[in-house]
Amino acid sequence: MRYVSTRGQAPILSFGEAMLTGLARDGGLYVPETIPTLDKDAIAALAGLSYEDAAFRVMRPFVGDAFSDDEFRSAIAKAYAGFGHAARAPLVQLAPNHFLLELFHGPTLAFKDFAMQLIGQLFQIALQRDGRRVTIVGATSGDTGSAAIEAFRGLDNVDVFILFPHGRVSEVQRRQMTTPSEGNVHALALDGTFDDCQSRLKDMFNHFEFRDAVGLAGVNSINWARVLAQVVYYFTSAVSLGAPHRKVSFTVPTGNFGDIFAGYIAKRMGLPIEKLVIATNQNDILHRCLTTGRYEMGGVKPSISPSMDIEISSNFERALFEAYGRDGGAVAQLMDEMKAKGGFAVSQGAMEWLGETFASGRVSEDETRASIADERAASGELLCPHSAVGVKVAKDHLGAVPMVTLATAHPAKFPDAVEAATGIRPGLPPRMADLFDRAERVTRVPNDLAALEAIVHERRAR
Ligand SMILES: Cc1ncc(COP(=O)(O)O)c(C=O)c1O
Ligand SMILES: N[C@@H](CCOP(=O)(O)O)C(=O)O
Repeated sequence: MRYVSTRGQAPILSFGEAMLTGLARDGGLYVPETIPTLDKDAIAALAGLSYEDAAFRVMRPFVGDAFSDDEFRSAIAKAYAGFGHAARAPLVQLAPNHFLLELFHGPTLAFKDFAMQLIGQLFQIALQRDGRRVTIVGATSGDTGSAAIEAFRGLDNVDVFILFPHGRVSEVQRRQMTTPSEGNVHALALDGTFDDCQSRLKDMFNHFEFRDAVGLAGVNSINWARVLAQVVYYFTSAVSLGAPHRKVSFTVPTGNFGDIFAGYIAKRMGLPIEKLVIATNQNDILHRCLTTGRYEMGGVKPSISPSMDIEISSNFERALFEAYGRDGGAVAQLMDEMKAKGGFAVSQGAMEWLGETFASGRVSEDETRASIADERAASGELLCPHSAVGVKVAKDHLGAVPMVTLATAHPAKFPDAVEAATGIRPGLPPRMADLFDRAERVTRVPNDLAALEAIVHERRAR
């Protein structure tokens, strides 16, 4: 199994190399050269399996010889052992044709744990085998950072630096990142937006001298392994609703486009997905692009679903690569235009391609609050604001096939927004009950590449 860059100019890598490399050296993102498929019998055979067994069968074809079957099985088993629900990703019925996929039963209460717990295990195997150490730098709007810290805290061959936008994450998210006491964890509050954090991270990857000197690795969804691990729950949920004999649609609260791109991969693998619906908050660049054909930045506005306050939606590049017939040169040109002018026009052919697979909707702040309150009244389910964005858009797209909305975070990560909408303040699970009593450790940092690189150089262990 080989991986190629969306910009067509970087070395072709194996799964193991792509996982440890992160961003391709031409600035693009790695994708599989060919996408493996599962036939109807193989998909039907997933029914009744444990989440772990299904995960092995769905992901194995992408991994090649990077890990033995035993290593990969054991990594999967360890990754999900700490989840707080036996099903790992349980499906709850909201209405006759509408289901909620609860992805918040992992250690940090967001869907990021599905991939991060697994790549934590895979990194350990790969690094120990090669006798290597790496410096992970991650950008987060709140959830990726806490999941990464949880997965890598205390490991002696990894330093983990997390950049988050100062004042733009929830208090629970911030404390999840700033209270771990392990010396290899470094929480950095950046003066800027999530897009600034992600741009500086990509700048570090594109600065080869720095990248090679610190052994830079990435665990954002620029890392293919992150996307791959998220493909699994599309299969498990669709199969439990009757796939491959019945079609299913998904609505996905979307920011960096990693989660919904995993759904696209599931579709390409043979899962009968009718539509993948992109649900955005007021930062609606993806919805505007899908409806107007222009990807146009307009400035991020803070919202009550802060993890989706994103305008430079990193994985949309992977979708564009497919939409432009895997033409890396065309993608590179669009990304250059984006950098120079803050936007680009999508060609008619690419728009048609996108429209065949994706639909989209946008939810205002008031509608998000109403969605939390309405769903509580209708089904009793208490939604986090991101999941509420998804549920609202899903309701506008209900049709003949079952609709699954991804519930991407636990409501207790955003207690203020949930309480304002419902009067109910969701509580953290007992294992996190002392989160507000723990001491915080965080460094305020400027939105400046040289300053950030200096901090990483100075603090990482050698
Ligand atoms: C709670 C939550 N929901 C939705 C999203 C959007 O997911 P993606 O960036 O994969 O589109 C994020 C962050 O990315 C998130 O943290
Ligand atoms: N919402 C995310 C943003 C980063 O997403 P990633 O999937 O690319 O790591 C977050 O919570 O940090």
